[in-house]
Amino acid sequence: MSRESRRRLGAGARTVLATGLAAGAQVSSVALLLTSGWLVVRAAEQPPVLYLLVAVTSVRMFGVSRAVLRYAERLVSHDVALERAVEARVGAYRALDRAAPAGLAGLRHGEVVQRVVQDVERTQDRLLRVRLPWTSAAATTTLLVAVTAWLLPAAGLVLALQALLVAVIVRWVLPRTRGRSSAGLELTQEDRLAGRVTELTRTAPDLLAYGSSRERAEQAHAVVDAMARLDRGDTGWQGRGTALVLASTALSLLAVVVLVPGASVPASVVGVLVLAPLGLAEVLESLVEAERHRPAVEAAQRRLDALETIGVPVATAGRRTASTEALRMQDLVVGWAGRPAPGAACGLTATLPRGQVLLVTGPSGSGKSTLAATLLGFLPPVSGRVGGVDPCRIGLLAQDETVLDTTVRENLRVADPGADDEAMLAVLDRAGLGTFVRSLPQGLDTAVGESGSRLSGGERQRLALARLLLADHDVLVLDEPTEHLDAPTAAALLDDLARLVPAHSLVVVTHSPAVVDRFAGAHRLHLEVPRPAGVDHADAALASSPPSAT
Ligand SMILES: Nc1ncnc2c1ncn2[C@@H]1O[C@H](COP(=O)(O)OP(=O)(O)OP(=O)(O)O)[C@@H](O)[C@H]1O
Repeated sequence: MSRESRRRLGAGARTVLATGLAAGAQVSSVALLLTSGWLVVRAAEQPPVLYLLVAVTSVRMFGVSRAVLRYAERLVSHDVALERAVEARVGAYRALDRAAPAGLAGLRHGEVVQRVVQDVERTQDRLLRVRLPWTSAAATTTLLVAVTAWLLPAAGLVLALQALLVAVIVRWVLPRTRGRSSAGLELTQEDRLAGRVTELTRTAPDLLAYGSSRERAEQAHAVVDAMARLDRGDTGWQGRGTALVLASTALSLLAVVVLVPGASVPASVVGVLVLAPLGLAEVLESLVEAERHRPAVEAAQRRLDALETIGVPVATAGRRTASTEALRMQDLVVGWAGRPAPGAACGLTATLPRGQVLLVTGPSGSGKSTLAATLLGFLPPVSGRVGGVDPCRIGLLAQDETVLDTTVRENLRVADPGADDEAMLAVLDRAGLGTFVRSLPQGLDTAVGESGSRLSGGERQRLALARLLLADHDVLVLDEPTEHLDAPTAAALLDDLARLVPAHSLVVVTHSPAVVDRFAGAHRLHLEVPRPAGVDHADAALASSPPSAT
């Protein structure tokens, strides 16, 4: 369907059109069966051929229209369903984007992937596999019952009762027998499997090295087995639904056969009346199939809706008062889920003047990264205040920056989609990577591999720094920027970082003595963790000369 015709016809109108086409295709199918029945019986009576011409033409017409209408319905309904899936996927991305990173702490990677891929795909089925079968079945059944009642009112009544009974049982009674073997559990198992597979892929080298890959793979197999059991349960449920349709059809057929002798209807009409329950069976089968999909579709929709309700971590991330101070912390307590990090429980007070450096030190686990997340607006403060530039003017260079599996250029474009080559090479120069990238045969178009695997640790970190510089932030939070780098590479990177001042204000989070030495003249904030007497700690040297947090 062209974009123009889509625009002219809204989604609502296209849904109505798809419903009409689906009903038309189903009616054609049933009409083909009945007309053929009439034709066969009437032809056996050997009337003049002219009497049969209308029926012969109708059979041809219904045969062709069934296929044409089905094809048209597929085009229109899939067009609407795919359009809705795009909206749902964008909605899911937006919800995840709003909540990330702190709001997603409760979701595992695999679960997030499931939401965006699997759940969104399932929502397409709501129209295609649940609503359309029900609406077209309602239209076809009404027509079939009306025609049968016109030929023999009692037979029409029998078909109406059969349709009503099956619809009620399939929709409201049988689902109760599915119990817990249904969609909620199925989706949970899918989440689990996605989580296990993600974990296996990420940790495969370590698992192989420690010889525990088999045990982990067996855990994934156990989830697959659980899913197979659920599948078998669903197949059993569908079997009961089909059995119900077949049994009710047999009873209807019997009732019609009993009713026909008492009514004075021609033999050709008897053929139609006997075939009517079989036509209805085909329609009712589609309802069983629709109900098989309904729980998964509804559960997926609920999970997508739930994404909308994930709390935005910092609802008031909004404006902070700009002044000569890039950042100001006043009795700031940071932590996760309202629980203060050990080094920040007593409240942090510090100021970072514009164009200067604040060095944040403290032992492992004291809360340095938590403080960084709070300054960036990812986490709300437990108490106290943060002032200074808006969180959106603060950028982060983490210990293990994410480098995307694409080219150098595309990695940089994440920060500024409109940046030209000149701007990119300029930030690469500032990050100390310009000469290296220029020396590559494909320059900016060089692929960096999955997670930057074709780059060294130092090059990866510099690429991430270049990306950060391209985003043009006022304040840069550098969280252990030289972690995982050898001493010469770390020293070179530190020199480049020091040159970012005074154009940028820096918050350098570290427990590395080399970094502390490099920024010796900086403002200092130490996250002190009270420790039991006699416990020695690697950070004691830092703690012994408490810095001045102004
Ligand atoms: N996503 C999270 N959810 C809940 N608690 C967390 C989370 N991340 C960290 N914490 C907890 O917050 C506390 C502070 O951790 P944080 O990572 O900020 O310490 P750190 O000083 O940066 O340590 P390191 O130097 O080892 O990186 C720890 O007790 C940690 O368990």
